[in-house]
Amino acid sequence: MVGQRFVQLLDGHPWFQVTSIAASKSSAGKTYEESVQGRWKLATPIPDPVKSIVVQDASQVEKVAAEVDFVFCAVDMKKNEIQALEEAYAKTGTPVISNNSAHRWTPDVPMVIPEINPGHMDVIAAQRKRLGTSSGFIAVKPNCSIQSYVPALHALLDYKPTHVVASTYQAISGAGKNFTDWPDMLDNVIPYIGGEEEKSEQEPLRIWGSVADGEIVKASSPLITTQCIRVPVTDGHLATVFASFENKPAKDEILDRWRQFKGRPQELRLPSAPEQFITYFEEDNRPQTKLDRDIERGMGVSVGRLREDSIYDYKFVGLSHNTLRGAAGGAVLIAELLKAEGYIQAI
Ligand SMILES: N[C@@H](CC=O)C(=O)O
Repeated sequence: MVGQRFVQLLDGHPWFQVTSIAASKSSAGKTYEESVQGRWKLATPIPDPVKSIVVQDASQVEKVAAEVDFVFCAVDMKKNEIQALEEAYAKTGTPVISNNSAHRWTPDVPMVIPEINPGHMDVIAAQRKRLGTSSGFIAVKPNCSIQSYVPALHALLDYKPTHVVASTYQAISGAGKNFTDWPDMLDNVIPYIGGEEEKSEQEPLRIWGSVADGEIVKASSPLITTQCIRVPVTDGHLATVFASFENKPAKDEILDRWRQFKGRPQELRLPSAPEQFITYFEEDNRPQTKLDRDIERGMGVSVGRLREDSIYDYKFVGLSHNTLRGAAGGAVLIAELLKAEGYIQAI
């Protein structure tokens, strides 16, 4: 599903062009169109320019790397295999922008939400040294779920959030499925997504961490607890959030921070950057997954229902598109930032 989103988003991209596609040995040798036959899950058709690209075997690292300036990586393999594959590409001098979780905790690999922690790219120099390359490296994006609440909290970091409770209501595309693949999800809610709660609690702390001696040191606060639930929607992860602060802001201050929030992608006017990163809805019944997930071409984050709480300081609802901002779109935005900052030399 994420691979298909990459192909869709890169069709007509002003800076990047898909020249090679690589996958498992079983797909190698087929055209891309043949390889996704009966498995194309997006509403838009397969883009013409990629249909006839002959899929290569991703394990032929030198061969694939010779044809590209950098790679996007989204694969379904064991963690140690993904780590080895991504490092092998990086060692050929090829930057790797990864959607996988395998390297999210490797100390010198930046895990980036471009509006929030672009400074973490500073660790790339140390990583290159470790890998013995002057141009290759790995940069990763975080788990899709956290984009539904971390941006809204990040805008309030000055007020020092101390405790956060987030429950996520996650779309079935997050599991790479639609309702045809997963009929059990019709009229159903499943209260478990393997590994998701740990990622949702820990990854924000790495995003808010600092750079020291070429490594990311994770933040120690706020304390975050989550419950992650699969719900019967196609796309869009929604979160209900409770938060307390060391210095409790006024409601107007919060709304102001959200409206004003801009990051490097907005300053640099990157092609995939949303103009308005966080949009606040005044209506009590917004954001809604179906109505609001595509805001800013699926790259914006929607927030609503901010109000005081009887136990925590505030509660609100957040929403982001999981396969766009939360996956392929987030990775394309990282690549744009890396190119704009000179880490990727794409022609
Ligand atoms: N692990 C996530 C992937 C993001 O969309 C999920 O299962 O939803």
